[in-house]
Amino acid sequence: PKKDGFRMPGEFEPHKGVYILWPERPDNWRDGAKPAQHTFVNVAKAISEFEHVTVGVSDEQYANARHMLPDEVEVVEISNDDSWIRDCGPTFVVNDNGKMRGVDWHFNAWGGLVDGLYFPWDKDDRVAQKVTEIERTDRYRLDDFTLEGGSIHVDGEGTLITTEECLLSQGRNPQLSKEQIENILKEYLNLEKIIWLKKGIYNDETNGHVDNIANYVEPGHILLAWTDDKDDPQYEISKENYDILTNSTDAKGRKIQVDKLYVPKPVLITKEESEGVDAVDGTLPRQEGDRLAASYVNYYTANGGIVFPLFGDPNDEKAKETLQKAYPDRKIVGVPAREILLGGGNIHCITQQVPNA
Ligand SMILES: NCCCCCC(N)=O
Repeated sequence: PKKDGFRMPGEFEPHKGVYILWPERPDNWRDGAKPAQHTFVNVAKAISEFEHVTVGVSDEQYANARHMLPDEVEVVEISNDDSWIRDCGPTFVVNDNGKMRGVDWHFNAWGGLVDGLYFPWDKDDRVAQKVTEIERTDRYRLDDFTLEGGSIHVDGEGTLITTEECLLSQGRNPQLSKEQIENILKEYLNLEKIIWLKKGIYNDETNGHVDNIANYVEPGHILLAWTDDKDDPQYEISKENYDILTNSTDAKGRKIQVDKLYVPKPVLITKEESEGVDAVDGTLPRQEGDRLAASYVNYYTANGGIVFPLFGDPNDEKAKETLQKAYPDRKIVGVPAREILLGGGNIHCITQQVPNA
């Protein structure tokens, strides 16, 4: 934080490694989470080509996770209520002397008792502390400020992008004004400017996390989820954000270059997929025909690589080309990710990087 000289680095800055949590709850992951576990293994393998991967898993699933994951992936026991470490893990901040600390925001399953996705969430809310203990860093704990890491992106130079849809929603910090929320983010992440987008991807169950609609490639350069189909509700959402971004300047006074990352055709839950998910009172149901928040923007930026979701859509190839153009010095790797999307997120949501302080 500002007073201690720590800042949140951009995801494109060097990493020491990354954390992933193992999926298992059958009321969010179909067929006992087996398809999701295979996909998480593929994501872990893809990232481990670029940086060290640590997977946290419950004791019940420890032997299975250890068996399914390649040897180079480290497997440790971290209890959890579900596997979204982007959102319940620590946000690491670094200072100029190579020191690192973890910001441990309060987590409430994306809206708590207002519009949260499951109950309870106490194990998730302890994940950040456990990861900072493993990483042997100090920790800033905020008991009374709810934030998911997937709802923010920074350029590492004083600018943060987020969405009003999420941070101003009633289930996060209804007791705080927009300005009070801004000041907490500026203090803990050492920021000068916050650019507020309006909404996230259409029908995104996280209340429109920014990590599904816009990401920083580097300071002054953003990729935005886009469609040319004016009949798709996504068009108005993306257009509104495009106008905000192209009319903003960042903390350094730069105009922002906004490149378009075209979304796949709408992805709908099939009957078979819906029937594989346990119906549990209090957990968001997965119903046939529901439109999922599919977006290539939900990719992970690793050391020298980009790992992005594939949807079996004609735009998969177009997304790879757009990403390669944006990241000429990184290897672009696609991983079929429909199984993660069926759980409500994607590759960025299941990762949490540890910066190389
Ligand atoms: N069902 C929970 C989905 C969480 C998605 C996470 C993210 N950062 O968007």
